[in-house]
Amino acid sequence: EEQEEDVLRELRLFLRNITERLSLDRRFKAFTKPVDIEEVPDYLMVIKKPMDLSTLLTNIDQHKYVTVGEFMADADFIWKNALEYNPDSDPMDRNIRHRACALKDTVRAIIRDELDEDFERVCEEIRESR
Ligand SMILES: O=C(C1CCC1)N1C[C@@H]2C[C@H]3C[C@@H](O)[C@@H](O)[C@]2(C1)O3
Repeated sequence: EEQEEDVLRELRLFLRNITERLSLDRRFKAFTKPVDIEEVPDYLMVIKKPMDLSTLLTNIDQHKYVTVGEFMADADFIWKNALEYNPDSDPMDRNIRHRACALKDTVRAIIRDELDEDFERVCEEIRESR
């Protein structure tokens, strides 16, 4: 009903705000757009579910997420993919992994600090009702 759409509208505002703040953080520039498959031809052989911040934003606008948990599951692919594809000891890989870990920690800190548990519970009730 209308109240449910009001909740989901507020969810999308919250998720857009998080995603835009992450996209503005210079540490996370490599995560803002999909990995360029022309530049990295074997990427899709290694990484089964590519994800990036611009795709998160598109998904939000397409009403893909009904809970914060669903959003976090996709956001987690961004840093997990980076750790998986860039495992080597060279400085480039290490720098990417450091930023991937910073992204993981930053998403979790924002949600811990800014998500009301009761709000997420209301979103989960809506999800289960659909
Ligand atoms: O995994 C990634 C992104 C970094 C976080 C996501 N890439 C795979 C390639 C390996 C490494 C070097 C560049 O060739 C560049 O193409 C990529 C992009 O970084």
